[in-house]
Amino acid sequence: MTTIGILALQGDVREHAHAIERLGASAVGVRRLSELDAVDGLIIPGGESTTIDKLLRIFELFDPLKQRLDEGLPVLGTCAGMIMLASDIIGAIEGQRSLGVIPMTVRRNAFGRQVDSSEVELTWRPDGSTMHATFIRAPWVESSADAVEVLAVDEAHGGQTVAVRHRNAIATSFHPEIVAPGATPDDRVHQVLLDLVASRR
Ligand SMILES: NC(=O)CC[C@H](N)C(=O)O
Repeated sequence: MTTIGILALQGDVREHAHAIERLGASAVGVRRLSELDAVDGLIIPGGESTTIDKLLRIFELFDPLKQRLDEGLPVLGTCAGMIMLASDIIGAIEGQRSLGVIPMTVRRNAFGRQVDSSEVELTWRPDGSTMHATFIRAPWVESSADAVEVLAVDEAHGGQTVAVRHRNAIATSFHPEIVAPGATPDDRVHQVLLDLVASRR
C-alpha cells in the first residue's frame, strides 16, 4: 500500500491524513529521518513557515529532507508548506530558509490582514472544473519559472497563481484538506500527489 508521510512538526496533520485515507492510501506522521525514509510521498502542511523552518533544523531534518526532495520524493506543500517548497520568499523573516524545490517566488501573507481567511471558487485548470478553496493567511505565487505548471489562479483576488506543479512537487496557497461543514470532501489535490507517487514507481 502507498504510504504518505505528513510532516508533523507543526500544523494541521490530521485533516491531511483523512484525505489520504479517503483515497485508499495510508498516512503517517513524520518527525524523524527514519520515518521520512519509510514513506512514498510527503505532505508539508500549513502552519507557520518560520516555525516549520526552525523545527526542521532543530530536528536535523532540513538537509536530508531537501536531499530526498531533490532526488524526486513526491511532495505536496500547502500554505506554509508552499512557502517551504519555494526557491524565494518575499516577506521572509531574517534568516528564514526554504527548501528550494520549486523555482518560484512566493509572497507570504499576500492577501493582507483584512483577508486573514477567505473562501473562494477557483478554476482547477487540469480539467477546467470549479474548486472551492479555503485560504488562511495565505501566500501567493508572485512569479515562477516557465517550467512550473499553473494548476489554479484566484480570479476573485486579481488572478494570482495559487496552485502549481513542478516535477515531483505540488504546492497550493489554500488548504485542500479543509472540508467545509456539510460539504463533500474534494480530494483532487491529494490525488495529484498520489498520481505523482504512482508515476514514480
Ligand atoms: N495557513 C498557513 O499555513 C499560513 C502561512 C503563514 N502565514 C506563513 O507564513 O507560514
